Amino acid sequence: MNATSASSSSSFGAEEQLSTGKFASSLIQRDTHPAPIINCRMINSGGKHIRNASPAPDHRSEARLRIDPKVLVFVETTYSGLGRDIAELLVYNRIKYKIEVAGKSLPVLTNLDKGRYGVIVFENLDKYLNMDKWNRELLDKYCREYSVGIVGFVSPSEETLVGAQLRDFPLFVNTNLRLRDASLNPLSSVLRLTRAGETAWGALPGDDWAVFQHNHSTYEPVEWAQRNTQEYPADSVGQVQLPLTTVLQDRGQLDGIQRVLFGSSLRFWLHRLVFLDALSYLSHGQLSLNLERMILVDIDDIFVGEKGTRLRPDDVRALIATQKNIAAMVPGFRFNLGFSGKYYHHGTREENLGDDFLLQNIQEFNWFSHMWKHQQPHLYDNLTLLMAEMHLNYAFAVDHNIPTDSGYSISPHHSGVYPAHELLYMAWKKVWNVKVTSTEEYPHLRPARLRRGFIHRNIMVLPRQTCGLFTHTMYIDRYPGGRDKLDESIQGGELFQTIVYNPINIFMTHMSNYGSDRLALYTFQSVIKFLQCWTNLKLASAPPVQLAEMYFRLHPEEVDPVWGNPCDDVRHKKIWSKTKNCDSLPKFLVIGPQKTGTTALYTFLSMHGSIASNIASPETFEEVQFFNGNNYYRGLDWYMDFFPSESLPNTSSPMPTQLGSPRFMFEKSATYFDGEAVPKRSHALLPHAKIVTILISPAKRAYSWYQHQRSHGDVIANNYSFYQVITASDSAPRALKDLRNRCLNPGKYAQHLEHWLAYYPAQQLHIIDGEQLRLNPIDVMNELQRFLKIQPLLDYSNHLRYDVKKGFYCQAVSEKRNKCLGKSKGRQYPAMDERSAKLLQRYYLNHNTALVKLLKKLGSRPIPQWLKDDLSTGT
Ligand SMILES: Nc1ncnc2c1ncn2[C@@H]1O[C@H](COP(=O)(O)OS(=O)(=O)O)[C@@H](OP(=O)(O)O)[C@H]1O
Repeated sequence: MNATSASSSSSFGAEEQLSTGKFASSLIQRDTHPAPIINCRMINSGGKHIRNASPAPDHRSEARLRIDPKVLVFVETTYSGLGRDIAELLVYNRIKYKIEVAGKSLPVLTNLDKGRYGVIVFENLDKYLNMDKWNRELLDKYCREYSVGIVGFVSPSEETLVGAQLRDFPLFVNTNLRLRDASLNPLSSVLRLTRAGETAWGALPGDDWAVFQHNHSTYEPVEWAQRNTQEYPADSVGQVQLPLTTVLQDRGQLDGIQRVLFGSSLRFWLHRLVFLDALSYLSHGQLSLNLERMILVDIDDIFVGEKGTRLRPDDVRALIATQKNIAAMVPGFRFNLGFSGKYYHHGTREENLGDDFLLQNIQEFNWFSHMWKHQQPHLYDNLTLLMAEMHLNYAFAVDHNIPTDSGYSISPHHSGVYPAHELLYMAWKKVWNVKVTSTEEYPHLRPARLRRGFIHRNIMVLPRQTCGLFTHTMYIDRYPGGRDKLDESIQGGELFQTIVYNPINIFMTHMSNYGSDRLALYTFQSVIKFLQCWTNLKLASAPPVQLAEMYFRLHPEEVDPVWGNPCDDVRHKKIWSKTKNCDSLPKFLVIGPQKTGTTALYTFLSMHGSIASNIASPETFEEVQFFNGNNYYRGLDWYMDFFPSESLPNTSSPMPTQLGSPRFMFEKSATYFDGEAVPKRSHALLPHAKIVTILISPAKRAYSWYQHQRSHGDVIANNYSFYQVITASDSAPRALKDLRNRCLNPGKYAQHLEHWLAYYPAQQLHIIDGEQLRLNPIDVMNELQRFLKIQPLLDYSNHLRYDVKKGFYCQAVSEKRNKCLGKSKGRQYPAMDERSAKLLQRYYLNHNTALVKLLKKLGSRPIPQWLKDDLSTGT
């Protein structure tokens, strides 16, 4: 659909036409085509934008609200159709939501005295109208008491309704209509982000629209449209010449509940905006999006490009003129030029003049470094060489007076940014003092709505947006899908929505998009005008460092990166060093908790010729402790260095090891079990890994940790009795509270296991009974090998032997000699005092009961004897 198809002529002066894309100005001269640049009614012939003097309405309410700003969405059955569109829109705008299948019983609506949802959305309005009496009353009561509004979409159905009344409401619908020319009610108080005053000319998508008729003052139209065909049943409606209401507001005068009803889905671009406004309005401003939008347009590959594809002086002039036009609408706007100096003067004679003309106008633009020869940094495994290449571009910049202090850089093909190639980050800092970069690859190229930012080694990585123009899109005739496709993206489609949903937009374009048909000039000028026509967004621009600081102020939750598995994404693999591969990543993790026998398990596993653990860390001994704590910020390369891809001979293995044979890598870090961020992080990197945990009586575990701390000379453990530690109050000194927590918290097994199970399927989780590991490690190891599907099986009965002196099983190194774990494992200490034992039995009662439930739910796992004992004495 073409929103400007009704405009027959451009209202821009000749000067403005010149500054637009070449194809655009040539089309303006031809009468057969519509004006290519968006032509708002609000724009007068001087190109100035006449805007309403009044600011966009503020939906915030004075009323004391008791709601969580979260949306409850009722979908038909699954995540398909409109339900999926709604979910996508909410994700895009980082709005919290919960999806429920309509027809099932209502979720819990309140928590203590607080409403859990700020807006209720029905994918199918019928489901709301026909809800069973009990649920409907409950929901309506909730909406009234907590001042929560409802959004409903009339769902298409085969039956065509004509003047059918909506159950219990003085409201009538006609369905299955074809409509055209949508416009908005300027008086509607729902509209905030969306701006009334324009008409979306042409046919509206779909032939299943519903329109509303009403005869009560509670109702106010938000959007209207016109009928589109002669077949419209004029008699039955009677008012066919009048605009038909396609989105309707119910102000709640009848039953105290505010609603916004849509006569069609979100397929129509304008409805996506109105839907966001409805959420804002109905949540009393709690779900309001900020109206500020920052736009930066990067032009990569300056000086790069074959002869015939590069900029000529005229193109540079157009670039400067358009920049001026855009800056009038987007304060602070300047194109951001990324250069590769090596290719300066590599064009035709005229194109070389274009290069010179760019450099004569250096001060017109912002500049940032690309790579000297447009190389991909991930191909470099040597920091010195990589820096040398960067220095060449730096020297070029200095020689030609190009500013070098933007603090921003872009890597060709986003190579090395994500997955992070540490050498790139190091070289960037050293040569260019880079503070910001951007990529479209984190976490993946698509879907674009999930692109996020992160900070690594103090370099802020922002999400980068695509605008539909690629290196080779130079001519409108060859635009994939044709010109209509590009216009669709601009006029309410993907590009337009990208800006609507992203407060900070960095767009990627290439030099080639500014030569030939100058498609980028056309695209950006058009979309910015379209935004001005249809939204109240306040557009502005700023240099990258400022944008990045703004971004992480807005999204502090994104500061921490989440390292994904590069092998799960073909594009990531292409921009990942050839020297790295996922085969050397661990196949299973022993996650602890501490003091349950993890060292014994680690040692027994290491005896297996096909199993290898990470190389030892000088800081944390055998444990890498990557997924918790600060090591995670050292990045994936740091982690992978612990798992060299060439297998090393396993010296502790009694089995013959073939050099170079594939090894089953694992990592044991006993603090992973209860680390808050660990399941999410490890799942992002190792989604297929198996997870092995060991459980012993949590009381025994707590006491063992206390003893561990005592023998490590911990002052608190030595100055306070175990009982004093576990009963320390929240007002106790911090160190005492920390010890108390380390003793008690890991033992809340069910809670931690549930957390792991939120990320990993139960089939990937193996729970070892720690008492069995101590008393009968041979069976435990055999079972574990089967779970891990390790070949060949090692018969541990030949390699483990009970050592009377140690009182534990040890490795049988010869007929007479055993190799046991050191003194720190299997310590001698007095038994736990009775008072503490009783207290801990009570303390863990609920946790242990939950554990029994969980183990039963997981099935096929016998309830350990210690758990039964703990429960029987704890009651
Ligand atoms: N075969 C064998 N040899 C020695 N010790 C064994 C063995 N099997 C289980 N255990 C029990 O392991 C307890 C130490 O657990 P961890 O290795 O997980 O401790 S740590 O978190 O790594 O510090 C340790 O706890 P303490 O007895 O309190 O020292 C042992 O009870």
